[in-house]
Amino acid sequence: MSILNICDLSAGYHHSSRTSTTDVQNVINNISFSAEEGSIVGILGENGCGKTTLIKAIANLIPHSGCCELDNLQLEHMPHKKLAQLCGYIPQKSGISIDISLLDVVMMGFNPELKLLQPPTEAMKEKAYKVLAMVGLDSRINDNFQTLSEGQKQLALLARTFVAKRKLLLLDEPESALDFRLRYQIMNLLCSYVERNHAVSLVTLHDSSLALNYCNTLLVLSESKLIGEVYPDKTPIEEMEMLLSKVYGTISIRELRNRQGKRQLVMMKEDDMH
Ligand SMILES: Nc1ncnc2c1ncn2[C@@H]1O[C@H](COP(=O)(O)OP(=O)(O)OP(=O)(O)O)[C@@H](O)[C@H]1O
Repeated sequence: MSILNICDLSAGYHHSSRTSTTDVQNVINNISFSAEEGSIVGILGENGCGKTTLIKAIANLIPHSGCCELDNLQLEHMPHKKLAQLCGYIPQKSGISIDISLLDVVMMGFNPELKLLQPPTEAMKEKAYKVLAMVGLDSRINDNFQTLSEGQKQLALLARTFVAKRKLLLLDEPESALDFRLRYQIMNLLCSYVERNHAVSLVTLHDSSLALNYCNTLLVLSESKLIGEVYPDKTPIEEMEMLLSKVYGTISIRELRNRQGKRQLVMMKEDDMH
């Protein structure tokens, strides 16, 4: 069942004045797609093609036209708190510059559920401990967030997103600072999150292995437009190669099996034809 419907979405940034929407310069144009409950949708594309902009527009953070519908609710007209209860968002950079404990960062994930000054419940704290253990940071729980490495900060933000039940997770390069093992670990956590919560995740990725082996759908963006969709389980390899070569130059994709016999798609760079 389709839970997320994006229709004719164009979005951009204020050009010169911050007071009107008439001078918005669009950097993504007429993007439409839908996503099923329990699925992970990857967004691929060259640097600057508009992946972050697409995520920010759906999160209602920047001016846009078109419609974003989640579970039959229009996200555009939703009060901020209600939107935060439905959508979790991890930006590329944490934006947290104050001294705050790791536990408190993760507890922020419950803010949309709490009234002003209402303290979190014991059950919420227990959930935070559990999720921090899942990302391997339970021994750092009282440490200052600022003293964590970039990868550990990224894990903390993921933990903040995973503590609460959101129908839509918008993740902007959540793997960029993570090592090889952790990249796979967080994608596995994401898969079980969307399945368990009947949610959907939209995730921008530069790691082709994660994209091809974990995402149900890949949106391929180029020069501000959606140029095609790939379904790694269904789309013929030649079709995937043709589409992704438009973004990355000539690439090839091989289908291999790991030692457990699990299918893995591997993308390789080929010499570009001139
Ligand atoms: N705050 C902003 N104000 C004006 N233009 C912006 C702003 N943020 C991004 N842009 C422009 O929008 C275009 C798309 O940027 P965006 O960050 O969405 O790309 P991206 O695909 O996420 O890139 P990357 O892979 O490098 O993260 C770029 O040309 C960029 O210069």
